[in-house]
Amino acid sequence: MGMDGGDEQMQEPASCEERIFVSVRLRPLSEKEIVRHDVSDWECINDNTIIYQNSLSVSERSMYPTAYTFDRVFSSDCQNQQVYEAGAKEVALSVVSGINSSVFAYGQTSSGKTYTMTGITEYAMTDIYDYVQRHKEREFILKFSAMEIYNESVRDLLSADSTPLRLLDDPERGTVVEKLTEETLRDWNHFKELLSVCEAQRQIGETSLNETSSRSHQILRVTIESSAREFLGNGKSSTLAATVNFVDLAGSERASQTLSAGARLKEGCHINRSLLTLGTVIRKLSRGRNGHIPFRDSKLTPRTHVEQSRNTLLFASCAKEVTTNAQVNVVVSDKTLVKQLQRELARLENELRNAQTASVSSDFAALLRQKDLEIEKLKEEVSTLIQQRELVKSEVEVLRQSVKDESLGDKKPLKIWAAPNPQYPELRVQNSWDFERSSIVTPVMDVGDGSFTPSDRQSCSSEESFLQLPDFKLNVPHSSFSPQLSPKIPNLFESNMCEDKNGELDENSEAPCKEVRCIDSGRSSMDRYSDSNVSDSSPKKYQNYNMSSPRENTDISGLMDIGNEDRLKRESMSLHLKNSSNHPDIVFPSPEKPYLWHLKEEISSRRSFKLTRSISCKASLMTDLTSEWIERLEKDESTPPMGNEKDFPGRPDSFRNKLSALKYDLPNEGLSRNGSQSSSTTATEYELNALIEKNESQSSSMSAPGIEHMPPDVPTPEDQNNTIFSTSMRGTEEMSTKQLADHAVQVTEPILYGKDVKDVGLDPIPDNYGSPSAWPLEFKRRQREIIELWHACNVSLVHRTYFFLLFKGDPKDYIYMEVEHRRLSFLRSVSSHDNQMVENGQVLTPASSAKALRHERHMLSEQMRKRLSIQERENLFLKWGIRLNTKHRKLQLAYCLWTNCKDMDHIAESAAVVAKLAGYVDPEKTFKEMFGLNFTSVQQPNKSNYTLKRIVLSFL
Ligand SMILES: Nc1ncnc2c1ncn2[C@@H]1O[C@H](COP(=O)(O)OP(=O)(O)OP(=O)(O)O)[C@@H](O)[C@H]1O
Repeated sequence: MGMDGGDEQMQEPASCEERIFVSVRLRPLSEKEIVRHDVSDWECINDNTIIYQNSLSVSERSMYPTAYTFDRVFSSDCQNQQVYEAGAKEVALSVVSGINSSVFAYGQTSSGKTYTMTGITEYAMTDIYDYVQRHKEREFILKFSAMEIYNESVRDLLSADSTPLRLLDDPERGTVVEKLTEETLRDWNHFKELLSVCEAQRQIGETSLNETSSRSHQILRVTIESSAREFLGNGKSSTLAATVNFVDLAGSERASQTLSAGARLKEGCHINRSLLTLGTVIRKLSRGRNGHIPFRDSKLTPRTHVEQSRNTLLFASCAKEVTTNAQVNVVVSDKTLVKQLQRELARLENELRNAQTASVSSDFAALLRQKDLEIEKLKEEVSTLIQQRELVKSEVEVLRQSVKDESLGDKKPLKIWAAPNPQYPELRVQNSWDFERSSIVTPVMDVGDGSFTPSDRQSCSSEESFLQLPDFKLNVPHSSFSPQLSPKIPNLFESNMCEDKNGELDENSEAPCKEVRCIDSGRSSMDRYSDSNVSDSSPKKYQNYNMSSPRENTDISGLMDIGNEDRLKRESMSLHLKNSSNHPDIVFPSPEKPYLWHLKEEISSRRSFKLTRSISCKASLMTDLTSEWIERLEKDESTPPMGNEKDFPGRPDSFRNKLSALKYDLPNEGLSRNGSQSSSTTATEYELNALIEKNESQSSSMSAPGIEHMPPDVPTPEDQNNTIFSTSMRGTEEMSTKQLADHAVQVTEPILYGKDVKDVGLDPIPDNYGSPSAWPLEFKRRQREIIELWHACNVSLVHRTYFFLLFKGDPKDYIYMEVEHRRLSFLRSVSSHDNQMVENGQVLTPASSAKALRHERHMLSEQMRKRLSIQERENLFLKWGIRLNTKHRKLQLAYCLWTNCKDMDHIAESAAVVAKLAGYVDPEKTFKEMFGLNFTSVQQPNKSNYTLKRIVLSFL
């Protein structure tokens, strides 16, 4: 149903919003099709829903809806009369009440458009004449016109000479036909007679008409004017005028699919252009603009034209979303119109005057007050910032001086720098010789008198004991290198390793990261002091223990205050100043503060320090793929254009480099018993696990990362090993750092089944899921758990997708599933304790990962424009229940993805969509490397087993 405004017509304000009434008709199988034993692909399951009967592949399922709902659907045995009564009558007859309307049929060739429209037009005209007959109180004038649009030119079907007509763009009336023949006819039969005479004449002169008719658009237009025969009470007569269009469109199939060439191709192009324009208009209208109300009814051809049928349904779905504003067209005289307009003008002027006097003055006053307040606030902030800056400046100065003095005395070069984060100015001081040493991690030793002291200088490097600040990233040239994925695990904690700009480890680098080591003091200890009101990025959970000059045991108060961020900043700065006068590079916690005592107890009793880098290891796996992908998107590089996935060269080289950088080189560097690096690492690993084990025994739900218990129902040799490991951990509380390190190596040995540690990389993973027949079930169970963990941990959707699509239940997938499960369990455990992780210098919290996930969803929604055609997008929206006339549809869709962990269909479909958006091409195991944590480099040829120890290390 649609509205046209004519010169003399005026639309009454009273109107109601309506949607286009859309019905779909299934054509019965033709005789040919019956002979071929074709079966219809579509079925009406009730009066409103049509479904695709054949099964769809997963990717098809994710892209296309299987059921479509319309105002009405008609099965193939339905008659024209029923279609008219239920699908067109009300609309067609609105013309007699002064409301414009259109009924049109859209569909591919031979779908039954002409068959249906002929029937509808007949029934409608009969009803219109009937109405005219029954309403003698009004006078009716009916005007008919019939035209054909073929190859973009218009013919008047009522004129015998078939003179082509031109379309004109009239600024006031829109597009009109220049020489539209209008016949005032006595009745419908008169009109049909005339029409058939004209047609017969044309056929004589133009034999191709029959051929072309199906490829042209044919429009029958009936304009009805009616006025009351008697004046109304107020002395005026009301005249209504409206038009109804019956439009039989040309076949909607694509030109390419008609296999046409030459003149036929040109014809096809024209038809397509018209239909494309129509489709565009409908699509635009479906997004919320008012306009014509096209009515559509089609039958769908079966099987061989599924795509066409889908397109028809998509078109119909778009049309369904168009809202119309049907109004009665009342024809009024110019005089009346002028008077009405004058009244309206006066009313509006009045409204404007009142509004101005009432609100303007008070609005401005309030606005001014608000702005004044804002200015005051800003001024205060500026002065606070200036003060802080001065404070830091003097701090730098004092520190520089005292450090200089000291370093000269010791003949050791010192480095001081201020982190460039204006939010949290912080100083870092480092004896350079400290980081030239390899180290063993024992950040703080309890000397038994209630105070903290660094352990023996020989065994404690400042690197390990220097906690990282949130602004760490600013000091480190960003690299895609992910430390936690490094095969050289010991190097993660080693002082003289640093990432260079290429993400490679550079032993001699002077980059600041070399001088900063980060230790997260462990969630148990931190939990006590955490303040839930503090933002996640607050540095509250980081304490600086600069132990590079262990000679001094300086008391600092306030450093551990974890109250609000500002206070912490101020106190932290003042502490530095306070200490800097004597020993600028020594910062120890003070026993005077009760929370420090707690911390000390935690540390001394359980050595529960964790290296934040270790923790970040858990996070990087999940973020790497996404960050890589998002990075790529943001740079807009290597993004294959839509539809050209096959040509997509794959991930950029940098990514491959990164993968290769992650290759394991385990036996030599990772597990050498003799190397201090390995000792320190293992000790760290040990401590980390000890802490986690405690935490998890508290929560009794999570598994520790690295070495952890297998599922309880799987009795394997690992159970034994893990038991040994756990027991050993508990028995080492009194150990020195050195012992600890050695012991850590010992406790890992049982895992190796008595082999040399160097062999660990080749150890097979036992078949943990029992008999091979148990694996499919176990796989499903694991998969579901992982999906839920992904959800709980806000894991990147791209990561989930790749993982989900790559690991489909092959027995070899066990190892990947196991690793992923452990990693996620750990992550969830950490985040459920409100701990923070650091990755690439960025603090990761549940809030930050949720934010990253939101960012990813936005990126995915952006990708929809690039990777999906409009049609594909709209199919998807329909499929995912997103109305085509709502805003931010792409974003809505992105926010639907991967949300229902319980519904595996939803998961599969989400994965298919994300895969398409992320340019996922080849599910081969190349990509498994991404999840394989560098297993492949040590994979034995033709061996499917991997080493447990490697998994353990990969976690750290
Ligand atoms: N519902 C129906 N019941 C019986 N026959 C039908 C039905 N619909 C279509 N047909 C028959 O199918 C054939 C094609 O129909 P029709 O010419 O209406 O298709 P069309 O969509 O108008 O094609 P074109 O785009 O080429 O004009 C005709 O022979 C018509 O009689």
